[in-house]
Amino acid sequence: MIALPPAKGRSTVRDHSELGSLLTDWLPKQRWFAGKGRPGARLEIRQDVGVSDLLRHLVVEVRYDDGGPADNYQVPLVIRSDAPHGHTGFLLGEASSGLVYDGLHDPDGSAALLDFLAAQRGQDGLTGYAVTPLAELPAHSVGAEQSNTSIVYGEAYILKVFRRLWPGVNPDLEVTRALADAGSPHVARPLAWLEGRLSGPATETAATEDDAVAAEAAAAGIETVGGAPDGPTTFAFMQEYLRSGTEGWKLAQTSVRDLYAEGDLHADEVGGDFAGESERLGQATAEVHTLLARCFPTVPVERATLRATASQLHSRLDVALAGVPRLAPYEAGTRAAFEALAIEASAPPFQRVHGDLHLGQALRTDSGWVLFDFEGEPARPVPERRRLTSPLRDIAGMLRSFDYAAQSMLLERQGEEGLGRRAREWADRNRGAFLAGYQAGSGLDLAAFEVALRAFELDKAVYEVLYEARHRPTWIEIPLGAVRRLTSLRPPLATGSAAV
Ligand SMILES: Nc1ncnc2c1ncn2[C@@H]1O[C@H](COP(=O)(O)OP(=O)(O)O)[C@@H](O)[C@H]1O
Ligand SMILES: O=P(O)(O)O[C@H]1O[C@H](CO)[C@@H](O[C@H]2O[C@H](CO)[C@@H](O)[C@H](O)[C@H]2O)[C@H](O)[C@H]1O
Repeated sequence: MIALPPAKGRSTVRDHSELGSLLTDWLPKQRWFAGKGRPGARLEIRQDVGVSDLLRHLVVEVRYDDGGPADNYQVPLVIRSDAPHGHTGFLLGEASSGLVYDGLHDPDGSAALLDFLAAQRGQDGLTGYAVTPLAELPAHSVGAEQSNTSIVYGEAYILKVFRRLWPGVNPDLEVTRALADAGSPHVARPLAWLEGRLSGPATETAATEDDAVAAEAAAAGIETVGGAPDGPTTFAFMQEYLRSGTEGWKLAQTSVRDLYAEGDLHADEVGGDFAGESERLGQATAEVHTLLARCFPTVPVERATLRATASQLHSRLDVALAGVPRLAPYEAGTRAAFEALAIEASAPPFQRVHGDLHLGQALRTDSGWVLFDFEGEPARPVPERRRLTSPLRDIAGMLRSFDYAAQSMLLERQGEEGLGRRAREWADRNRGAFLAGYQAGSGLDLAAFEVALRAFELDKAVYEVLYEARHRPTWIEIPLGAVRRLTSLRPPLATGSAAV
């Protein structure tokens, strides 16, 4: 079944079964493919829009035998009758229409996308928007594939093409635009975006989830923001490329490496000490939160709010336990921390947040820290990612990231005496500096929120265990170690209750 009309002036329908077979082989191997481990994947091309003579923009729906929701992926393809000399595209295979390349790793494909945005063109429901004139610049894709595929144009623009599509405005676009319009120095300027529509059975499932999430949120007094289920969907987002930026993750790893190389010095004594940067990053995060609280609604935290949040964390744990049996020994301790959140925690007002903050989402530029990827956790439905929630979740994400930076270096140096202790020393020093910076920037006393912060840190570590099990199994010990450590701390509840 082919749901939407083919691109104009092109005989595409006849090649859909061939493209379908190529994609059936290629799609599951991609880092951003979310259906790994789900049985009986069946693929269907639901949209096929001609963006240029060479570039076809496909939306592919994948359904499974497990009765769970279908996924939609965006797959721009370049189809050539022959590959010019020196062409370096990524070949999926051959169809009767020609050689089929991944359009985002093909120079003509990336150029066609830029042109579509710059000209603010519209074609069969796909529309380009630009808030500034865009120059024609050569493209290259950003290193490794992550949750999405990014293309850099001439070190001036970076275009993130969202691979797994969720109906609605992507929070990355929505939040970054709001922060930029409000004058934040901590985001890269938005330049353009690509919008389309998702239709058909796959989005019906998502709309139902949307309703359920909204109902649960409303019951707890938590507002959801905007987002008609049949409204536009963000397909790609372009921002100013910050060429002076270095990722916090790389800087942190360099600092850890320096410490490990200095046999008898402490974290505050080595040249690569990162604590000053961690503190400034904490301050930048607080400033972003303060501005977000001005740009979007906020809601004061009552007991019912925290109870609803705790029940959401329990559900996330259920999913992780089903996927990773190794979490089972820590279930009781984790649930006890979530119960403490429900029963005795305090927390600052709920608001819009980053949603997946870690050292890999922050760039140190000449003028300070810039945060990016306000998309939230890529595996969650968009309505959930746009919900007002606790800013402590972002803090917890960054705290986890300091642990990751220290521990990931240990993976390469297993068995070296004393390094585990030094890893903790580095992580503790930088976690403390980040919290100090956040307190200075926000005026909040974070000690008052210790119980909530621990629950959110555990929730993040549980999420990471599932993430690593699916995408990077050799790293799973890092978050598992954190779950073990966080659940073995003094029970946060005076009653010591472990039940749900
Ligand atoms: N404005 C920017 N300037 C320079 N580099 C950027 C910018 N935004 C993102 N990047 C780089 O692009 C990479 C991918 O971006 P990200 O939004 O994290 O994509 P994903 O959702 O796939 O993880 C990041 O690792 C970061 O180094
Ligand atoms: O950046 P993404 O939106 O793709 O986020 C996902 O992938 C991240 C890994 O790249 C993952 O982050 C985890 O690993 C990081 C180191 O690589 C570490 O700094 C983070 O603390 C840790 O959570 C993120 O959770 C996932 O959503």
